[in-house]
Amino acid sequence: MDDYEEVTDEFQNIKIWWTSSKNIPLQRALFLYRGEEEKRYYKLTCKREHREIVTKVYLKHVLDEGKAIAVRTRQQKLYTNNKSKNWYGYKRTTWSHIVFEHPSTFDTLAMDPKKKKDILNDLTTFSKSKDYYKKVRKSWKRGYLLYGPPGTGKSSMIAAMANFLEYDIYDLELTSVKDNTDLRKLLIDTSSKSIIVIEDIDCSLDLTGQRKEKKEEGKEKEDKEKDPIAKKAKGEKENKGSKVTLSGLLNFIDGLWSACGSERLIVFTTNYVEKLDPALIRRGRMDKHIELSYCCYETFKVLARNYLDVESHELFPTIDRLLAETKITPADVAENLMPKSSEEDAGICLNNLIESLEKAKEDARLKAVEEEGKKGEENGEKVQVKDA
Ligand SMILES: Nc1ncnc2c1ncn2[C@@H]1O[C@H](COP(=O)(O)OP(=O)(O)OP(=O)(O)O)[C@@H](O)[C@H]1O
Repeated sequence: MDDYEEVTDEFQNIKIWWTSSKNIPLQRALFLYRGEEEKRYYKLTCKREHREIVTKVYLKHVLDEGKAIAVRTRQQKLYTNNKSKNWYGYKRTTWSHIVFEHPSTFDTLAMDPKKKKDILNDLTTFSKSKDYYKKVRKSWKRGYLLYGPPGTGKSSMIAAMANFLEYDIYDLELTSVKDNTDLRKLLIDTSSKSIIVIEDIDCSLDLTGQRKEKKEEGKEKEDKEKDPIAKKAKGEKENKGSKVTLSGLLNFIDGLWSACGSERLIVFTTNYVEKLDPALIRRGRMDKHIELSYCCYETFKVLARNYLDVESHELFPTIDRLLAETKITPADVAENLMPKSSEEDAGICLNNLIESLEKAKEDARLKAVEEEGKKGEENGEKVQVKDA
């Protein structure tokens, strides 16, 4: 209803009138200041003799219908956290959201069918295990670690998970969170039936080895300074002034506060699983570790079906052989399979893929030769130094 609108309803032959209105605080009226105190309300009018039935039966009916409509028309949401410093003022929201409409599903996700089935079973079991979690006295949540090279489908899998379970997604950008206290506030403001995602956890903050850092000395520390990932994480941490620590994040995942709310998945993604602190990803925190990897023949067949509507083709055996000989990401395969004009049919697209695979194979061969050469040179130098 719009402000000050009037609507008439009928219930069991009784007429009821609704009017919507609002209270504008005096301060706002005077200074045109958008305070948050504005309160909307609805006024209900009926005949005195109907008062009993309206308060006892009709209002309950309205609330039940409202809930049913909310369930029927529920839209999934994609939330992102606002910067901590913007939580004040009249808006005061920790999360902003848009409607989540990602097309990825487990049908379109290209991966080993056995692995896919296993994940689907895991998700289904989780979503139906309210009583089980209660029985074993654990909070109803589950952690997933998705790891693998860029373009192997980690984000696509998160979207497929959300679509499968009809959960909302909270995409948590750690570098925008001031400190551990604000991290906790964000957690409290998430709802049930949701997936909390921290993408590229290795780059989010310097969470990759704070425990080890104390022990680190001399050469090891120097190596870390040269490491582009550690350097990037350090740079981002310094630039953005976030004071979130590894222990703060561990508490976020399974400290006391994490038990508020229920039916939540926590998903981390990373391209460099080996860089993460083992405490962050141990079972119990990240219960399921899923590797998304380069394209194999099974993965390719799903992509060919999605992008070209073909289940088999005379070029498939060549592609099968080349996929076994070289590494290519599903994102690159998808790009090759996508027709670039109306003239490009399945044969042309598959040939494009074959060309890319052959090029990738040749590039890998040249790189290996180059590296072999470098190694040889280094050994040679060492020998010379020794000789000198
Ligand atoms: N396994 C896959 N199945 C289907 N499509 C895929 C898969 N992997 C990649 N793609 C395609 O490639 C694009 C990029 O994939 P996605 O963003 O999911 O990869 P990612 O692993 O999250 O990459 P990054 O680590 O760079 O974030 C997607 O939009 C999708 O079209």
